[in-house]
This record gives sequence, structure tokens and C-alpha cells, in this order.
Amino acid sequence: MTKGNSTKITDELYAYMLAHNPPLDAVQRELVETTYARLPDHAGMQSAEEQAPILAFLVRLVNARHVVEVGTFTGFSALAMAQALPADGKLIACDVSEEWTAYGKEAWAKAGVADRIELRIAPALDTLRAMPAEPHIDFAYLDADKDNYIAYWEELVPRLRPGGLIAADNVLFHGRVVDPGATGAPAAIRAFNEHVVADERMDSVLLTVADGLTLSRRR
Ligand SMILES: C[S@@+](CC[C@H](N)C(=O)[O-])C[C@H]1O[C@@H](n2cnc3c(N)ncnc32)[C@H](O)[C@@H]1O
Repeated sequence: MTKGNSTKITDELYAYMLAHNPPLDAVQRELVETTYARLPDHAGMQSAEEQAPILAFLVRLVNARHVVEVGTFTGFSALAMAQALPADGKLIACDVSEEWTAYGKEAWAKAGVADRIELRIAPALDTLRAMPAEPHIDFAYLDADKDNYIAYWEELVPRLRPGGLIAADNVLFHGRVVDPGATGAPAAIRAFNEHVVADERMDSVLLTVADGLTLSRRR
């Protein structure tokens, strides 16, 4: 199959792209470095560097005041989104790990955005189901356990206001999404991607950003 005009991203082009995006600020950079230094076995879960300015851009694009993050880890993506919110904006950050999110709490305080972030330590499905049922969410970032992506989607979509966005990470799952014999997380992502394209409540595009990022807008 032809790739048309798509450009293969070499290491040099990747560095060029980063150099032509807004740079990470000092708190973001320190959080990335601390995560890699203190949690080397888990740091690969952190959203890619280029996703921070993309998430911030999207939060501003939709004038978000109510943001939900499903999967916070050490708080890098939450930090970028919270910094893009207005002072009275709120980000509800869902995770199950007190240990990992403690790094985030420290960084959020340093960046002066701790008052915009409400951390909910509980299975994210419980947190989402406890939220008001009416459409009120402007932007949601989906980046937790892949087996539950469809369940998270089904809780988020009815709560999104018209024009609100969901960004879903890892939709290429390190390239394993094209393996029809895949099991586990890549199989869950395959099912999620099918679910998304069939959902007539949303307009969706799958972008080859980082590990694959789907953007979906509520009709
Ligand atoms: C890929 S990491 C999130 C990375 C984060 N967005 C960032 O940019 O640093 C996935 C996170 O999902 C959390 N997680 C896994 N299962 C969960 C569940 N059932 N409910 C809430 N969080 C969960 C994990 O603890 C982990 O911190």
C-alpha cells in the first residue's frame, strides 16, 4: 500500500520537530528527568515529549475548563494540560498509584497549578461513573490500562459537551496493533480502534503522533 506523501521520521527529523515545538519548561523537564532517574523500569509509560505541547494546544483550542485525565503516572501530561487551563479551570486526574502520582503532586505545586488538579486515587472507571452524567467535559486524555479503553470511552462520550474532545494515546501500541493474532493490550487497542471508527456520536482521526494518538470530537 502506498504511503502517499507521508515522511518517515528519522532520529534527525524527530529532533528537528522537537526543536520547532514549544520547549518543555523547567518544571516539565525536571519531571521527565526525575521519572527516568527514579522509575527507570516504568518511565516508558510517560507521554512522549512532543505530546505536552500538543495536549496544551488542544486544551486551549477548545477553551477547556473541565478536563479529565485517565492515567496520570508521574503527572507529566496532567502538568502540561493544567498549565494550559485558565485559573478557574479544573483537571480531574485518575490513577491508582499513590507512589507514582506523588511525583506529579510535587511538580504541580512547583509549577503553581496544584489548585487546578484534583487527583482521584481509585480505579478510573469508578471515578468516571461518579461524575455528573450530563455533558460537561471539554477535554479528556485517555492513557491508562488498555483493556478498559472501551469502557472509559463509554463513560466519557456522554459526558462530553458538543465540540468537546477525547485524545486517546497508544493507539498504534508500538506497532503491534496490526497483528491480528495479538492478545492482551494490543488486542484491546485493536478493539478500541474499531469501536471508535464505528461511533457515530464522534468525529475521529487517528494520528501517527508518538505511539499513535486518536483525536475525537463530540458531534
Ligand atoms: C501510561 S501511564 C500514564 C502516563 C501519563 N499520562 C504521563 O504522561 O505521564 C498509565 C497509568 O494508568 C494507571 N492505571 C492503570 N490502571 C488503572 C485503573 N484501572 N484506574 C486508574 N488508573 C490506572 C497506572 O497506574 C499508570 O500510572
